[in-house]
Amino acid sequence: MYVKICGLRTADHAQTAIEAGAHAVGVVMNRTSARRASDDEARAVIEASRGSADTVLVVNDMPAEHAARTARRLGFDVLQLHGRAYGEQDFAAALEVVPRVWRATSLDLDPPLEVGAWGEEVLLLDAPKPGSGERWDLSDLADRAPDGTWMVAGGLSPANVREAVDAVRPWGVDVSSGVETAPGEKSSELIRAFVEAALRA
Ligand SMILES: O=C(O)c1ccccc1N[C@@H]1O[C@H](COP(=O)(O)O)[C@@H](O)[C@H]1O
Repeated sequence: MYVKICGLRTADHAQTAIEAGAHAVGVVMNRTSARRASDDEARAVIEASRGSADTVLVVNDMPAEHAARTARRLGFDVLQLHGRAYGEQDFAAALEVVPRVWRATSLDLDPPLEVGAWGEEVLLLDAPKPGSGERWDLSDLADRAPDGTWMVAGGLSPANVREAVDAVRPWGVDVSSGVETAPGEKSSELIRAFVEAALRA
């Protein structure tokens, strides 16, 4: 099970996630997030993770090409274009700049459910409100869960990740709110508990 811990802003939390066994760490840089990281915070996470985990820039309100240039400038491994702001042409524009782009979306947008449909390496299916900690009805994926490198997100936590994995058998899981004590306040204890539960699932 591939495990991503998202919304990190410190080297300590990145190291905690990686030592617990996470495969990816995410940094959110869109304007409106409680987890918005500065360039220096992003660099600290990237430096702490280099060679040990995929570093993922997450945006949902930045033009795709600008986001891709930001990912390249700061040294991220992956760009995650998240949500309704991005269409197929945005993915093409981003892929001109960076080689690895993930497509994060939700079923209410009626997205294509084939991994790679817009050139992405990974498809991430999330709740309609990204980063809200809200769950969604995974049974909506009955008979149409994707194949291949796809992840589930949206209201996951140490307590429910196993149930989510059992329900839809994703390739990976992604969490932000479920490893926080308040919006934007990551907990090392919850990060460890989530990674351990996900790896056991
Ligand atoms: O976390 C955010 O603030 C955020 C903002 C904009 C786009 C995506 C964001 N986070 C993504 O949301 C899901 C998980 O959220 P949660 O666990 O329900 O809080 C994950 O894919 C994050 O990358």
